[in-house]
Amino acid sequence: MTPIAITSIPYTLYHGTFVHTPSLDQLELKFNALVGVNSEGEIDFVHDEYTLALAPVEFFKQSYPDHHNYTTIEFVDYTKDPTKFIVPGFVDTHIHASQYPNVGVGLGTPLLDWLHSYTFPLENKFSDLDFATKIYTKIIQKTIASGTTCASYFTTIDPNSTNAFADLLLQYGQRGFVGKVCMDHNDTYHAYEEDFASAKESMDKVIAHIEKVNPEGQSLVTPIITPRFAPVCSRELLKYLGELSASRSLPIQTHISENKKEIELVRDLFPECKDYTDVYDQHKLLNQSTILAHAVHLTEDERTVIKNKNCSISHCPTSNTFISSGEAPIKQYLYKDQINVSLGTDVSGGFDLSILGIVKQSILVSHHVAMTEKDSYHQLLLKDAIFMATKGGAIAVGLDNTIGSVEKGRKFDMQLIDLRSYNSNADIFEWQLPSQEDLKEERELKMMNLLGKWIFTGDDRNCVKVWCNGRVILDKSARDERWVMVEPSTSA
Ligand SMILES: O=c1[nH]c(=O)c2nc[nH]c2[nH]1
Ligand SMILES: [Zn+2]
Repeated sequence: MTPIAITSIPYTLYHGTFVHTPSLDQLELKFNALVGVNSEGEIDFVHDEYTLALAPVEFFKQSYPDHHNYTTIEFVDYTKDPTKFIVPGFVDTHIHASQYPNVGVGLGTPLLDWLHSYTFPLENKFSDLDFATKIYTKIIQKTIASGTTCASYFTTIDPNSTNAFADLLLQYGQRGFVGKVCMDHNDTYHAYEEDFASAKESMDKVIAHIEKVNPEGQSLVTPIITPRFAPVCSRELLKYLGELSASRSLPIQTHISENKKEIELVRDLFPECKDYTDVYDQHKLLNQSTILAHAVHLTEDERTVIKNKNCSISHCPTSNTFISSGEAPIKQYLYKDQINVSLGTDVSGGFDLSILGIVKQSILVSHHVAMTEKDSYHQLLLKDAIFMATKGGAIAVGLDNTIGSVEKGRKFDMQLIDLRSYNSNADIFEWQLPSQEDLKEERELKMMNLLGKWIFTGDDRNCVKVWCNGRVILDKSARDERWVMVEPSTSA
């Protein structure tokens, strides 16, 4: 995978099945949709059930006469194979780019020990730019290959490698939020901390760099204010970061209420605050651009504040299971508390870089919550999980008018799913395929079953093409060889 060049793109008409969740509790299956994408990579129109009565380019010219000063109009047809469909690119709202080498390491180690034993020693190596570049390149490639078109990243306290990370995002064409980790005391691991003055200086350096490198008129890459979590931040630092967010209109990300010992520690460190949420609230860190990762053990009062401040939660079920943090009652957050919830891989507390994997885990963990509570209400449905992975993520990063759904005016940040891709784990039989001849309900039911097969038996091998801003940033379709099974030997 080589970095892409930013070039202009031709007006393109895509014809195929599109699946999206324009709002919570709403999943739309768009069979035979014709979607026009302009040279800015923006969706120009969405025409449902396009029947090919007219050639697509002719249809476009007649239906949208004032849209086409284009000399080239391309047509891409995905209707021939019903195992192919397009969904919005995933938004990973919580991922530590620097922790990639530790994926799969530390099973069952509680958060505070896990940070001390595995995480801080690794993050402390990122002042070595070669080391950092190797890891950062890999994680961007891997997340794109899993269909992530936008992610909110934590890097480390080091500003130079954080700037190199922003450069890599731009080179590979992934939309990203870059969070230089801020932490001005680290009582269990003094080798990895910064003082208040250098935290400020480093933030200035990162913000200035990102302003300089973003392409003209675009903000593919955005700095995000990142107090790591309350236990490693002084009141002075938290206050400064709250003010910086307000003065520069920058979003905020942090951790909250992941682990019970962590919550006790916050209570001891901030006795003047009512609870964990109040620590952030008192330092002006809670607003509609705040992403709170984990949020496993929130009280009712905390949920009320988070809702009233319009913050989003990043649910990280894989991490919450891997380092035994707990089970967040997400169905309740979404529907009863009406908090926006998105999904995070939380590499490397989480071992899976693919948001598709987190979709699966979120549903499974919700079934455990339902069993524990003896109430099936808590079970998340496919549509809930797809919402959190796409539109919910777009809301969390403040880009719901830009990405996350297949609607006019949104950027074409999409992924093409092929359930019969090379080496696919998913197996689909002919009679399971939706077709034009099916009655509406039958066709929709078959498509819902395909979505179930994608989520529970699919993986990144089924994500064969990825677009960001209308540009193809990954194309695996050249690798379409099929397995050849060796015939069983008949000779004795
Ligand atoms: O899952 C987590 N990963 C981290 O790196 C971290 N830092 C504070 N709290 C954290 N939780
Ligand atoms: Zn985290």
